[in-house]
Amino acid sequence: MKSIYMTGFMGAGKSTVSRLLAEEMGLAHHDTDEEIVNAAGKSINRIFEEDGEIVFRKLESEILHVLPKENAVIATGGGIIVSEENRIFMRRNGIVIFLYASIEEILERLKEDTTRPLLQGDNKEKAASLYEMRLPLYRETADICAETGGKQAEEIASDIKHCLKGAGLGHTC
Ligand SMILES: Nc1ncnc2c1ncn2[C@@H]1O[C@H](COP(=O)(O)OP(=O)(O)O)[C@@H](O)[C@H]1O
Ligand SMILES: O=C(O)C1=C[C@@H](OP(=O)(O)O)[C@@H](O)[C@H](O)C1
Ligand SMILES: [Mg+2]
Repeated sequence: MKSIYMTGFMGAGKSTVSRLLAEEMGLAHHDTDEEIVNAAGKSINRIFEEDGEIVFRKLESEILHVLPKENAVIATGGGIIVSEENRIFMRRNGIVIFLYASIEEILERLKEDTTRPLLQGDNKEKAASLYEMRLPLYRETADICAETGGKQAEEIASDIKHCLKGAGLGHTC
């Protein structure tokens, strides 16, 4: 089958749910952030600090293009959809699943997190404006939208699997 690209804002649960979904469906699992860290030999924080976001985005797009287009569940980073080329690539080559969580839920999940350079500094307005800017892009790129609020990652993975099996594409949220 075509690969599954999991999209959504930071903290939506892409890395967690994609791993569970891959296990449940017997597919390979990849995470663009992990691949970037391995390729660069340093953390995402350090890439942003030492090389800048533009270099990070270039690595992210390159990695997206070389990951398997079949039989894999791929967790993307929350900013991958900012590039139109990446949006077109994912729509053309795979099934795109948007994991939705409200901004309140995201800020709660990530309040102790120090690994996401774009959310450091307790600036809730900045996070909310990035979220609002990206939301239409997640929606327009998605084949399936999965609501994550009030659900455990296992339940979300299982809902997605059933949705895919029933070919119930086209949910909105
Ligand atoms: N459905 C969920 N409900 C509550 N917390 C979650 C859920 N899914 C993931 N988390 C938690 O939110 C944080 C971010 O999850 P992660 O999978 O890294 O998200 P992403 O890859 O989308 O940034 C982690 O601490 C994770 O344990
Ligand atoms: O939204 C973004 O721009 C980013 C999201 C992060 O991944 P997660 O969405 O897995 O947190 C990571 O790629 C980087 O910190 C930038
Ligand atoms: Mg992630």
